[in-house]
Amino acid sequence: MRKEGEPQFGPIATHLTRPVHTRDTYCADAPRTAAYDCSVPLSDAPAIDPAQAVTASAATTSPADAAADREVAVEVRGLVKRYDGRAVVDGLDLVARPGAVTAVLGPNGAGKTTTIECCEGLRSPDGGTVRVLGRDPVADARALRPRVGVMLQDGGLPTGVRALELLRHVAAMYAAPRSVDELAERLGLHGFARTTVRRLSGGQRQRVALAAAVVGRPDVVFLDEPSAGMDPQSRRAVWDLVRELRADGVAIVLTTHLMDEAADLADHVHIVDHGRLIASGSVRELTDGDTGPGTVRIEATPGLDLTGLLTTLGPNPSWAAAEPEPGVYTVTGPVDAAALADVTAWLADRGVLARSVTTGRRTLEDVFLDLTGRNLR
Ligand SMILES: Nc1ncnc2c1ncn2[C@@H]1O[C@H](COP(=O)(O)OP(=O)(O)OP(=O)(O)O)[C@@H](O)[C@H]1O
Repeated sequence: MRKEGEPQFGPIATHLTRPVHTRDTYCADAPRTAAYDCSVPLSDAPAIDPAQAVTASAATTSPADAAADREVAVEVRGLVKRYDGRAVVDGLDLVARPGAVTAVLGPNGAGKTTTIECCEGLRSPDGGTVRVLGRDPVADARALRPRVGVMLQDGGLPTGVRALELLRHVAAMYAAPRSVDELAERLGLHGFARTTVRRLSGGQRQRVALAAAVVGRPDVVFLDEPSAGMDPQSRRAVWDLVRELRADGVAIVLTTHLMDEAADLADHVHIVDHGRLIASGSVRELTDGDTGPGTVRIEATPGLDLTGLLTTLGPNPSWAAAEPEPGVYTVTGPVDAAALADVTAWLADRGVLARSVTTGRRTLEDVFLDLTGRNLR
């Protein structure tokens, strides 16, 4: 069994009965980026016998397991992971269901990737339990391989292999893979099909890594910052693919720093900080809060003194006003027509012509910043 800190074989290599080989020799580096072995050119690698390829149905799934899978695809209870005696994941709970997108949000260093890696079987927990499709991701790694797709934060791809060649090789590990050409078309891989991974841009690499994660028709997919560094067109293609996977009943667990991505895609959001779950719910549940406060958002000249505004709005203690970035103000509380009129009158009294005044619910980003603070980590 792999020991912590040793080079490890990640998502694609874990699907193989032998290592992935590439045309160019390359070596596994740090554990986080080491997903592949590196010793033999791809052209020298023996062909894969389709009879030995893996499928979801090939994994031994009892009727009881199948029933459990339908309800909960990923269940993390009281997860603890320590590095050098420091708990970077500290009693974390997390659940992900089939046919749903579960987003894990949190500031840098909150423990998201570590949690996901424990679910992927790449890290051994120091405490708590992790179950993926009812199984232990470390002890039952072999049974889970055909059913779990993984996209590491940095892609984790071997750098010497050509993009489409890699995808075809991964697809060949499965008895019933998705069409490589269709997937390549959807994610726009054909334009750089013959380029080696090391020469791909960050966004292109991400797209190849995503394709490799889903080509085997997994039941559960872990996507660590799937659209990081992607242009808007690629991001939309990724989002469409994620929605399609969800419609097909796949459980998708993703981490992201893009609040609009989480708000658009996620059925359920877990917000993590200091290795703990601090909030959980649908986007609507999280943004409505208990009292369903509204927000007035104002764009105007920076540096307005907001203390007078709260006095204008009256004695209700739930009013709050802030300037989260220069010239952008948020006023949260029980917004109604009279309150909005008070806000615009307050601006007029100061001779301020706002560029925009809009009302709405709190955004997921508002909630995230309220819960995790505004200081840099
Ligand atoms: N192998 C390791 N050895 C020691 N510390 C580690 C190791 N891996 C992660 N850490 C530490 O654990 C903490 C959590 O890291 P993790 O990557 O899980 O956070 P994250 O929430 O995914 O952050 P980000 O949003 O920046 O990706 C960080 O403080 C990190 O430095």
